[in-house]
Amino acid sequence: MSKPADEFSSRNSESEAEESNHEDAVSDNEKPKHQQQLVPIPSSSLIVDHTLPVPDMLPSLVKLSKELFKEWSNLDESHFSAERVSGGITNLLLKLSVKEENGNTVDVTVRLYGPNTEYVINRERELQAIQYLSAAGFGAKLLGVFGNGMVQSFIHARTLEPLDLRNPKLAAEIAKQLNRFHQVEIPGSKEPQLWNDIFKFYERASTLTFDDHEKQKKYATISFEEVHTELMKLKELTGCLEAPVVFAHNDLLSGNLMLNDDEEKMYIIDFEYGSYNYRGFDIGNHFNEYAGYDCDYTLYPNKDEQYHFLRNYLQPENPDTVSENALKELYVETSCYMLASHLYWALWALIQAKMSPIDFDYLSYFFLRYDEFKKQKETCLSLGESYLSESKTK
Ligand SMILES: Nc1ncnc2c1ncn2[C@@H]1O[C@H](COP(=O)(O)OP(=O)(O)OP(=O)(O)O)[C@@H](O)[C@H]1O
Repeated sequence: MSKPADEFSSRNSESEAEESNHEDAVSDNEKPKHQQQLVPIPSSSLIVDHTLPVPDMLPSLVKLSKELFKEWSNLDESHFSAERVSGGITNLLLKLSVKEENGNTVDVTVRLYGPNTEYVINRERELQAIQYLSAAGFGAKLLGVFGNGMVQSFIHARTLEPLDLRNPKLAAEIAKQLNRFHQVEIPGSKEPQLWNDIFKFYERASTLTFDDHEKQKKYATISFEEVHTELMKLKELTGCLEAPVVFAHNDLLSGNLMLNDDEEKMYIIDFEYGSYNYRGFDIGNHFNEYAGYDCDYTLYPNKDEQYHFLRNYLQPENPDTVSENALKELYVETSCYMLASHLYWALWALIQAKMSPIDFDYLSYFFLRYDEFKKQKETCLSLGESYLSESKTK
């Protein structure tokens, strides 16, 4: 994979930096897709050592900021301060505050990629998408890229909690935003990535060994033959649904939604897993996230809650006019792809169990997701099968 710094040309003028504020990006969204302008992103090959305590990172952060943003190049270190932003488990996210000469303080985030995350995240894909999504007004504005991370605008908003997802007003707004998100066009291949990604995960996840005896024992109880059979069966059934393919977020959990209550503005953030994919996958995956951090799947939205979301997704302006057929079609798609979401994150967790330095019980997470898949599969697969046979007879 080429380094992020190789991907972009340099940009270092003050006027260009001004162009990159969030308001401009939002208004750009009103323009037809082909007229959306991408602003060149400044880049640096600097690497910031993520193992240092935050105060010891400051000198490199200052050097980086001065290299990326010419307007800060004359400020001394006393103008900069950094703190850790809580929440991220994949990357180290910092808030960098810069007191400019005019007395204004500008906040940005500095994201340092977690070690070994390249096994599950395609950074090239992410960087390409982020520019287009950011130009379409989604997420934080991308301000600069460097050897092992990126600088983005700081969003002043609260991060949603799992229980917020089922609040009808917020659910309608998320659905509406997701509809808009799915309309963004990212250049390049439009091939859905779900099965490529899942089988890539499967190849890696099924050939691991753990030094820790207890982990190895637990891992050895997994039948990868069984997992493979399940994957093939689900791939075949979902293939028959001919679900629309869109640019999907693929990880729409509450932590990736921020809300500015005063402005009533919702932000979808963190496009690390974004790719062209089946719309039903993105929605089914989002519904799985109602279960929250404890994976309490009794919290999965009931049919009424799902229909409320789906109506608002299909017709954000006139949710009550959505036809029963369109609703049923998306409901079936979502229910089947929700199963794929369990398999995707189950296999992802096995790779994390081996590769991630983060102290989290990823092996148990595999079982949580795989067990829930097994619990739901009969109901969802027969829903898909009967829908397909009904459609054939019509
Ligand atoms: N641009 C931003 N401005 C302000 N806060 C942010 C911004 N980006 C992320 N955050 C906060 O940091 C949290 C983690 O961010 P993000 O999901 O992007 O990191 P991550 O390392 O990919 O985390 P995870 O692996 O948990 O998804 C978010 O839930 C949000 O609270």
